[in-house]
Amino acid sequence: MEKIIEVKEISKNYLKRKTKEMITAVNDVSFDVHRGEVLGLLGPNGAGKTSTIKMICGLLQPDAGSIQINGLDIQKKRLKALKHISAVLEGNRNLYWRLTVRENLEYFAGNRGRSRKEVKFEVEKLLEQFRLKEKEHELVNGLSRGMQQKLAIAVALLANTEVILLDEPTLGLDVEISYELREILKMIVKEEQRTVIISSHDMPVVQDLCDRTVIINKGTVVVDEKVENLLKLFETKAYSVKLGSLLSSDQELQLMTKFPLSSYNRGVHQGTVTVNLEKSEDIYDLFDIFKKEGTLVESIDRTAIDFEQVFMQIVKGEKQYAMV
Ligand SMILES: Nc1ncnc2c1ncn2[C@@H]1O[C@H](COP(=O)(O)OP(=O)(O)OP(=O)(O)O)[C@@H](O)[C@H]1O
Repeated sequence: MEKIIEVKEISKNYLKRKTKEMITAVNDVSFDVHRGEVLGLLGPNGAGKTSTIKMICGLLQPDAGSIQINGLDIQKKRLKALKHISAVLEGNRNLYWRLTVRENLEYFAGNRGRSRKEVKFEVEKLLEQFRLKEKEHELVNGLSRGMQQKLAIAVALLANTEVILLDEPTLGLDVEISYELREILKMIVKEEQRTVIISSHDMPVVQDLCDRTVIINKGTVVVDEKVENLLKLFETKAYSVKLGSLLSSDQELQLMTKFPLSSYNRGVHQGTVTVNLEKSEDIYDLFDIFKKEGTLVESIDRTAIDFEQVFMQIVKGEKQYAMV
């Protein structure tokens, strides 16, 4: 597949004014994005995602490395390169607050040299797609955060760029609107075949929308892998063990010490342990914990895994992933 974005060995340091301490936000990060791909850029707080996104859309200059968009170096051919990108950054919605939803869409659609007929068509399409029709005559100022976010993404789509960057598109939105936005994005991604980079903490967004994920931790790429492969990989190692009784506190302690990424669900009379085993022989260590106090194992099953668990396990147990 053809590469549309090439991020090569970029680094970014910040100097903390007060303490004069140097912070490495991004350290030698490289990844590619292919045309038509939806890439999830993930990482815990402070991992360097926003800095990376800002460098890709030209808002920050890397201290080292280079970024090419459609073969154009963002530092050398800045304006030409940036023509291929539109971005909706966290907390920064490029909307006119004193205009209505429709006026904003009409303004940004007209701004791109479309004919009146084309503007009308595009605006109607987006109002429908983003389920904003009911709100079309309301001022942006008075809209909920979720509605503003939907409109900001609709406006970004109007730019008709090949690449769209969405930084935390569902951050701070309630469950309902977050779900709705995810469904809309899913439909758009499928219909429009654009290249999208999404940075998110919202793992269902990643699981549902992204083809591939790049996980950054402490400024460095720790995973660059297809979502599907990661799910499969972790699924084969995840087990759910149903016990005939409850674990003692001593057993619980041993479980957490030996398997820090496991979880223990205490029922009324029985417990269930969900655990990820690095090597299949680790099951003996697990069973030893149960055997010591005569806890019976009723059943053991492979467990379905969601992206949230995959992410947590990679970020918490980075080393284990590297060993796979
Ligand atoms: N302007 C700045 N000055 C000093 N330090 C900064 C600045 N911007 C970011 N940082 C630091 O750089 C590191 C990476 O920040 P960045 O915002 O890129 O991470 P992030 O992965 O997007 O985090 P979050 O999910 O919390 O937004 C953090 O330690 C952050 O405190």
